[in-house]
Formats: sequence, structure tokens, C-alpha cells
Amino acid sequence: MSAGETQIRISEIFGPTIQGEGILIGLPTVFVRTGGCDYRCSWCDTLHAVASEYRDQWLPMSVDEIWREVTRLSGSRPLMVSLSGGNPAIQPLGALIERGHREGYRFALETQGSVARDWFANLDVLVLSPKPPSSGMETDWDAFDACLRMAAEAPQIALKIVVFDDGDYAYARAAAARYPTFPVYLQPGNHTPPPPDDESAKVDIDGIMDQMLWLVGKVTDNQWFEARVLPQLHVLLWGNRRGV
Ligand SMILES: C[S@@+](CC[C@H](N)C(=O)[O-])C[C@H]1O[C@@H](n2cnc3c(N)ncnc32)[C@H](O)[C@@H]1O
Ligand SMILES: Nc1nc2[nH]cc(C(=O)O)c2c(=O)[nH]1
Ligand code: SF4
Ligand SMILES: [Mg+2]
Repeated sequence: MSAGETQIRISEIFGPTIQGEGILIGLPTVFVRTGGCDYRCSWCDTLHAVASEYRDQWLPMSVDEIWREVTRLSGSRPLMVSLSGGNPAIQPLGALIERGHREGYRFALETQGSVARDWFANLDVLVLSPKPPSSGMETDWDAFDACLRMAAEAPQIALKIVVFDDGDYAYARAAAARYPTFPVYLQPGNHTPPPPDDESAKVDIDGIMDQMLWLVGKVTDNQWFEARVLPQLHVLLWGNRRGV
């Protein structure tokens, strides 16, 4: 590593798998998951990339090192790279995106919208996932708007909102009404998120299906015809396993 070279805190890099959520669902993707988050959602399904007790599992990596792993996993064939976390926006990812773009890769970023970066402008897809009341977090809409301003040039912007209950549903409707031009994806909450130390933790698929049916009933009963309701496909396929 040369002096001053950018280091990015990485929790895991995995794939190719399919994108299991939201606007890119089904698309072959390599995931680059950064470590660390400025939020602590009560139901976070990725605590191994959030909680400070897992910090020693996060490796500082250079753009070169990350890129070598992405190209190894993808067989050097350009595909969609999803930057997730934790909150990937708290890491310096601009140079990584530039590097990948030079080789024809595309980049999507998943973030809660609490931290805006100028390099959002270079993303191909920005997925903003503001957190509803059941998460225990409060949305700073000024910060959220700043993220949108930074990404004004990004070709695709989508909202993805997790819904566990009526309060979350009302929040999702209000958030969507604030940003009527963006597609909105509603995602049923997984109420059995994996404990970080137990990769084989059981998932309650029947419960998630019930949640999905309830959510579909809500949008159809309320005639919210712009909303799209999608489950976490990777959870249906592989349960609470990590790295899929
Ligand atoms: C783990 S987060 C990482 C990126 C970023 N911190 C965020 O929250 O958008 C990726 C996505 O998973 C969703 N998610 C987290 N825990 C979940 C759960 N228990 N059930 C359903 N979706 C969940 C988040 O809302 C977010 O849309
Ligand atoms: N297949 C798959 N799709 C995903 N979509 C969002 C994910 C995430 O954890 O950010 C995720 C993930 O971990 N795996
Ligand atoms: S913002 Fe995302 S990564 Fe952070 S705690 Fe919430 S769901 Fe987990
Ligand atoms: Mg996940």
C-alpha cells in the first residue's frame, strides 16, 4: 500500500448472487459490504457489519485489493456491483466506482439516506431506504434531501422501505408522497433477523409470507397503485445465511 492510499473498511465481498431486493431484484450482482453504520435499527439483518463488537472482522482494504476480489468473483465479466453495509456512505467509495466504471461495471448503492457524498453523482443506481418508526430511528429529511441532490445525475433512484406494521405503512406512504417521481418498493420486514454469530439461524418463512400478504392487502385496499411490494428473494431462497 502506498502512503496516503484510500482505505475502505470492508465487512465482506461476495457473489455473484442475485440481487434479492427492490428495483434490481433478480439481477446477477457482486456485493461489497462495508463495515460500520451510523444507525442501529432494532431489526437490522446485518449486525455483523454494524455492531462495534464485530469491528475486528472488518478489514481496511485499498481500491486495488477490493477490485481484485470483485474481478476474481465475476471472472472479469462486467456486472452490477452493489455497495451495501452497514452504511456504505460513510466510506470513501468514489475511487472504487471510477475504477469499476473504466472496466464496464455498474454500481448500485444502498443507504438509509443519512449521509450525502458528492460521489453519489457517479452511481448508476441509488437505493434510498429511509427507516420507518419500528426501526427506532428517526429520519433526518434534510440529510435525505442532500443525498438526493448529490445523486441528481444518477440514472436511477428508487425508494425501498421496510414495513412491519401500520405505523411503518403510514410512514412509507408519507415518504413516497414527498418524492412522487421515484419508484417505491415496499419490503416486508424479516422479524427473525440472524444473530451475527449464527449463520444457520432459522428464518420464519411462513411469518414473512403472512407479512407479505398483509402488505399486499394494504396497498390494494388503499388503492396505492404506484407501490411495488417485493419480498427479500434471497431470504426466501437461502434463509438467513450470510454471503448470498
Ligand atoms: C442491511 S441494509 C444496509 C444498507 C443501509 N444501511 C440501509 O439500511 O439501507 C440493506 C437493506 O436491508 C433492509 N433490512 C435490514 N434489516 C431488515 C429486516 N429485518 N427485514 C427486512 N429488511 C431489512 C434495510 O432496510 C435496507 O433496505
Ligand atoms: N442477494 C442479496 N440481495 C441483497 N439485497 C440487499 C442486500 C443487503 O444486505 O444489502 C442483499 C444481500 O445480502 N443479498
Ligand atoms: S441503517 Fe441499514 S445497516 Fe444500519 S442498522 Fe439500519 S438496516 Fe442495519
Ligand atoms: Mg441484507
